[in-house]
Amino acid sequence: MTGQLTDDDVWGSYESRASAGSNRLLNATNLTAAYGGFGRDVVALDDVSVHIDEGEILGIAGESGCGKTTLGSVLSLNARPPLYVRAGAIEIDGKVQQIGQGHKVPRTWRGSVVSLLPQGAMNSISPTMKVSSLVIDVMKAHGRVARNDALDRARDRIESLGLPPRVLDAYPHQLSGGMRQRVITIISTLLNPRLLIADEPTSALDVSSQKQLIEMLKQMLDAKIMSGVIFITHDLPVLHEVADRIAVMYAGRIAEIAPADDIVENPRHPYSASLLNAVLTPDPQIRTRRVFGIPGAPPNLANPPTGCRFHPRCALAMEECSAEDPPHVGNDLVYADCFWTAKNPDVPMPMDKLSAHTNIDTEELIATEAVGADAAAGDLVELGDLSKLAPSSGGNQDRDGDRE
Ligand SMILES: Nc1ncnc2c1ncn2[C@@H]1O[C@H](COP(=O)(O)OP(=O)(O)OP(=O)(O)O)[C@@H](O)[C@H]1O
Repeated sequence: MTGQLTDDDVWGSYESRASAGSNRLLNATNLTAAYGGFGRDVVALDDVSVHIDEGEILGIAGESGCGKTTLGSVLSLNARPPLYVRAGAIEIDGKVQQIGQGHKVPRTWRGSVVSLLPQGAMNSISPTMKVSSLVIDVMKAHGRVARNDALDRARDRIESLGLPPRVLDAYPHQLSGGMRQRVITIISTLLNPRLLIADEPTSALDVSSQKQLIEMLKQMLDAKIMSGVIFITHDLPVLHEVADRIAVMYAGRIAEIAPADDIVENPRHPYSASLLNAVLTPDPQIRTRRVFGIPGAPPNLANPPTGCRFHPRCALAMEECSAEDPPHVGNDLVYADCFWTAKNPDVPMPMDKLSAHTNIDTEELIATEAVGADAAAGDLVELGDLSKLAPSSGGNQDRDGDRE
């Protein structure tokens, strides 16, 4: 990305996959949730709002502990003690559900309106249970469904997505990891939920299985099996491949949301830019490039910093960043919460300054791992077009140069 950006380049140009005339699928507003019972509550979600249009895949990224899984649990109405939702509302198809304290959540929403594919789901299936028994259990949990109807529906769905129907007769250990994850994804959407929340669905998969799962999710969206997906992972290359927009979370809040390409090529929050700077890639053309860690560590959410929560680790922090909450710059679908961005709306993020801020240098690590990376490099680059995730330390112009 070269030259000056206009306001429209930065905030005004986003049209979702459904494009003009699209309908809003989800409005989740002012979600606040905390883990209690340990003395001081850990507020893992602090006044977070998320909006999705029909047909969209929204990726959720961020370091470990920033609140991604908590957001998934709250949005899917699966918050259980010690996690308590303090406030918030979820609106799907115009129906509003208050989910804060004192509000009862209708059981019918879980699974049929919003479905959660939890982290590690594919490894938590009972080894003595055939896939067909799991299908029957899941369908019965959501209403009185005849055994044969449940199996017919699962068989049709499996076939329509190009998987062999015999997987229904298999035990989990008879399926490869990739097949198991695709099967469990199909089962979690048998009720045609409006929104699927998939928490780290690709993390335990090899790259070709990741690609197959991503393609299947897109196929399911096109077939309107569900109308939107929230895809949670810390893996930015995978998110860049799968998501229409990416929300970058930090310390229980959303720092930035933008179209996936924009997050990668023109991040508007120093934290998003720092995350990109920290991506380690085995691409042979760029692995000699320095990779920069983010100095420090995410804060303890029982006692987060005042103002912008990223300010203690931010190379661009100004006086006001520690004193006040940052301004919301943008609109519902595309924004960054940042004082620097508000003051510099047309200026590309100074990647070199962010890189210089840290003394964590992984050059040696890359050199050591380069030999081992050789075998995997081709597949990985093909999957995620990782070169796009490889900002150099020399600013945006150099980043473009790296990709050539
Ligand atoms: N059961 C729990 N009890 C207390 N605190 C918790 C619990 N689960 C999570 N937390 C805290 O809530 C915060 C958010 O955690 P969460 O699991 O949502 O983050 P995450 O971004 O999904 O992390 P990861 O990528 O490691 O899964 C963290 O500070 C974490 O320590």
